[in-house]
Amino acid sequence: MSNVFVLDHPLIQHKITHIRQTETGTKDFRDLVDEVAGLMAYEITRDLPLTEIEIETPVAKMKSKVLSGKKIGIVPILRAGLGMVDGVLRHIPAAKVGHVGLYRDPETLKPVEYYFKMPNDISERELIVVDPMLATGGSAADAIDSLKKRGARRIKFVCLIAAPEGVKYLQEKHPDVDIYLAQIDEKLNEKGYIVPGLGDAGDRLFGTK
Ligand SMILES: O=P(O)(O)OC[C@H]1O[C@H](OP(=O)(O)OP(=O)(O)O)[C@H](O)[C@@H]1O
Ligand SMILES: O=c1cc[nH]c(=O)[nH]1
Ligand SMILES: [Mg+2]
Repeated sequence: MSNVFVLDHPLIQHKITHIRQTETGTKDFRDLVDEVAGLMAYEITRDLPLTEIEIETPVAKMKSKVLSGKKIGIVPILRAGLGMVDGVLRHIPAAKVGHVGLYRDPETLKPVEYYFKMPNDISERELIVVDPMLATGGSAADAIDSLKKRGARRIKFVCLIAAPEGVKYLQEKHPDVDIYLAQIDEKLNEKGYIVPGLGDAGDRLFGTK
């Protein structure tokens, strides 16, 4: 069964409070999502392998550690996942970026895929799938299905806010995928929105409502 990591650092909690508030406008919403994604990157990459190299300081020679060059891919689920890409890339700038385009049909709440473009070596990369919201879990589970069908083997899923229903669904569908999130909310409402949540992440990020 996949692990669920709740990244509840005080800086993350503070910023999530502002992200949730109705009066937070598009620019601040976008900046805060970017900042939280950057802070989360620190924990998501905690298990990256290191290797030792020999270096010289002005005082002496020493052995010191550097990242061993593990290949990483960041995969935003369009649209809202785009808001988390730069924050993660800031810390792992050599990562490649693949895109999965999905929208949730407002009637059925089922995800509909409209775009898929990946680096051609995804089977060799650890993939970090990002999307601010995990509601029913349908979008995340379908995006990961598509990645696995194209050969992806190691995947982490990262979101800001999750509903308990979405966490359970994703764990059942993809028990090998660890989930990193900032907060788990109370429930879904009848329209599939997370309560209390933050509303529609894509619309708030891009000012489309
Ligand atoms: O867990 P689920 O029930 O599938 O819901 C979560 C999905 O809904 C939102 O996307 P939306 O369909 O609103 O598309 P958008 O990012 O283009 O706004 C969100 O960004 C997730 O991708
Ligand atoms: O609360 C929700 C649920 C799905 N998608 C969102 O953007 N917000
Ligand atoms: Mg949306």
